[in-house]
Formats: sequence, structure tokens, C-alpha cells
Amino acid sequence: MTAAGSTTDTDARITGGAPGPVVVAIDGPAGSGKSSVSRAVAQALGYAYLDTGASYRALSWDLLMRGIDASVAASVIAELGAFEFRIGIDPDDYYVRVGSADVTEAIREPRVTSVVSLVARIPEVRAWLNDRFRAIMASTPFDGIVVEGRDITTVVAPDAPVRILLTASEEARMARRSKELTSESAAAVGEALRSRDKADSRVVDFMNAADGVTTVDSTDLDFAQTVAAVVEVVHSQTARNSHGR
Ligand SMILES: Nc1ncnc2c1ncn2[C@@H]1O[C@H](COP(=O)(O)OP(=O)(O)O)[C@@H](O)[C@H]1O
Ligand SMILES: Nc1ccn([C@@H]2O[C@H](COP(=O)(O)OP(=O)(O)O)[C@@H](O)[C@H]2O)c(=O)n1
Repeated sequence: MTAAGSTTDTDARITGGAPGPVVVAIDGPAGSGKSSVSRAVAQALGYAYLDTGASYRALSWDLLMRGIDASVAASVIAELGAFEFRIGIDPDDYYVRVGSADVTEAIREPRVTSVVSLVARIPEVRAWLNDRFRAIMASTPFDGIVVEGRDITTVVAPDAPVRILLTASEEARMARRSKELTSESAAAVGEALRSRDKADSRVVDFMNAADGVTTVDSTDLDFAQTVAAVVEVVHSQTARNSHGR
């Protein structure tokens, strides 16, 4: 999206009133289950799914490929004009592409994870990506869209009818992540996760629920129970909103 007019249109849809997709905004720290739970919730509800972190990762992958130093904000900003990414929002057909390259797997590599916070701290990058997220939300053909990241409940879609903070203890999050990354030691995975959360939380607060945001703590819930808990929040909040109208 490039035109400011599109942003106005998007805002109208997110705030309700005009018909548009139901936006379910989910934030939380690394390893809390945002991506996997959000995708399963979208499947359960017949909604679209938008993984905003994947876009920050795709930009980081692109910078690494081009040999651009992610710590130099001006170089990163200059690259935005040439950055072409596409993301699948059908939860049954998820992909991330940069130009003609399928980077769905590559953006999860530790070398990408280690630079993504540098990219995410640049305000111009955040504003540029947020415009795209809002355009995707507004144009989805699905009845609703589950959007997950760090600042969805507070910045990207603060007026969404359903806003959730998905948390889990640091211990649980580290254990889940190290199960996935079997090539890395548990200590290395834990340290990487802790330092990324620390860097990211200097930019946006995703550890504390903002006003009106419902916390779902998955520490003692298994995956299916967490999905059910989030679906329950969606049902209760959307029922409340429609009764309130
Ligand atoms: N409640 C849960 N219980 C056990 N494992 C979970 C739970 N929620 C998520 N997971 C698993 O934890 C890992 C990290 O989840 P992920 O969705 O990648 O988190 P995030 O997107 O917040 O970083 C995944 O392997 C996922 O399947
Ligand atoms: N809305 C968002 C989403 C991600 N991010 C950044 O993108 C990175 C990767 O996000 P992610 O959701 O893929 O991270 P995981 O929690 O899945 O590991 C985060 O560490 C943040 O630096 C962000 O700043 N704002």
C-alpha cells in the first residue's frame, strides 16, 4: 500500500461500523505460542492469519543476502523501496517470499533471528510495515483475520474488537523453543530468546497487557487447551461487542 487514503479506509474497517473483517490482535514474547496458536485459531474460526514477525524476518533475510549492515538505520531505510515481500494469509497455505525466493524456512534460521531486533527498532521500518499490515487486514476476503506480533494490540490495531496478550513463563517458552531448534544447545536458545525479548521490549511493551487487552497465560496449558482458550476469548469478546452496539 502506498496511498495515505488506503490507510484511512483500513482504519474505518478496523474500528468497526463499516463492514470489514473481524480483527483478532495477539501480542506476546518470543516462544509464547503466538504463531502456532494464532494459525490454529484462524483455522478453527475460518479466518485469515497474519504473521507480522515474518515480515521483519523477511526484511532481515533480504539485508543479509545483499550484505547490508542492519545496524545502520539509513542503509536499512534506503533498502525498503527495493524490498518486495509476499506473505500467505490463508492459514492452510502459509508462505513467505522475497522477490522470487521462497524464504518460509530460511527466515527462521538463527542468523536471521540474531539481526531482526536491529531492524525492528527503526521507526521508519515499523511505519512502512504497519502500512502494509493494515492494507492486508482491510483487503482480506476472509470474515476475520488473526494478526500476531508485538505491537498489534497497541499500535497496528488498537481498536480491534478482540485483543489478547499471549504469555507463558520464561522457562516454558525456552523449553518450547529448544525442542524446535535441536541443532542448538538449550542454553544458547535460552540466551538468544532472553536477549531478543530484552532488545524488543525497549521498542514496544509486549510483556504487560494494555488497557482492554485480555491475557491468556499458556504456561500450564497444552497446545490444544491454549487454542481453545483463545477461541473462547474471541467468542466472548465478539458477542459482547455485538450486544453493545
Ligand atoms: N501451550 C503450548 N504448550 C506446548 N507447546 C506449545 C504451546 N503453545 C505453543 N507451543 C509450541 O511452542 C513452540 C513455539 O511456539 P511459536 O508459535 O513459534 O511461538 P511464538 O510465535 O510466540 O514465538 C512451537 O513449537 C509450538 O508448537
Ligand atoms: N509486530 C512485530 C512483530 C515482530 N517484531 C520483530 O520481529 C522479530 C521476529 O518476530 P517473530 O514473531 O517471528 O518472533 P518469534 O517470537 O516467533 O520468535 C521480533 O523479535 C521483533 O524484533 C516486531 O518488532 N513487531
